[in-house]
Amino acid sequence: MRRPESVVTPPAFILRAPLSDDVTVNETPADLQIRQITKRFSGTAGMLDVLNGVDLDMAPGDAVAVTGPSGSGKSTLLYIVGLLDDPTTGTITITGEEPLKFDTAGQSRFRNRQIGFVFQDHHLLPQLTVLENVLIPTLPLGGADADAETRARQLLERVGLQRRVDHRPAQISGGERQRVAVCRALINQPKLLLADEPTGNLDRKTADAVGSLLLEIAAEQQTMLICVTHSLELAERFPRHYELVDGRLESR
Ligand SMILES: Nc1ncnc2c1ncn2[C@@H]1O[C@H](COP(=O)(O)OP(=O)(O)OP(=O)(O)O)[C@@H](O)[C@H]1O
Repeated sequence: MRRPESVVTPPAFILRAPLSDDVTVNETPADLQIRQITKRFSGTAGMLDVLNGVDLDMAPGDAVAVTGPSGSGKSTLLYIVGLLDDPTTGTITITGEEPLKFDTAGQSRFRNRQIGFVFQDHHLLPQLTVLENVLIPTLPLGGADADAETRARQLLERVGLQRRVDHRPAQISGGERQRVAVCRALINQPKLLLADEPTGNLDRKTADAVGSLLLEIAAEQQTMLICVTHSLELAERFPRHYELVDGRLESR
């Protein structure tokens, strides 16, 4: 589904977050409670109820895959959980806070600190190096300081890209670009990592590798991972797999 560029492109929404020197280290135990989320779109053809009461609980380190037919509402759910779209009704509690009650600036700050995104299209900025791309989400938190750069280099080493830090996105492969996108999503040590078709553009072997990387890093960092995918193969590798059926999550 197409979203307005200003909404879907990570650097744009990341940079919307107000500058702040109040850089918090994420020390609160992470958890997520989604309660009775509904989403109704209205259009020329009338009302469309896409989500009809989604419930989900996650603890630190949990990894959940969500599958479902095209148009079943997977991206809609992910965007709502990522505070990029509002639900029609329902509540979301992340690390004890209810960000849907925050104003736009508060939501941006919360999103930037607590939520990482990986998209099907990596959304790396072509004019920046790999290292600079990974550092983009740190800018609204006061800039890419030495600690952030060290963390970025460690993450890039973790995904096997230590020799690619000075390359531009066009100079690396599709799988490598997606690994950079994973590092960028993790640079602020988010409690929640949201992945929308993260392997959709990759060949099978590369998709396997990126899927493994997401699962391993989420487990290592105790990040909650929600991954929307059409790939049953990927979904079945997740400890928990749900299908969106009639706007609700059913366990698979
Ligand atoms: N802004 C909108 N206005 C009206 N309808 C919308 C809007 N956004 C999404 N929809 C509709 O909501 C339904 C769910 O869309 P969504 O993109 O969440 O599905 P999906 O499961 O992610 O699909 P796909 O697998 O094809 O990406 C679709 O029928 C879509 O047309």
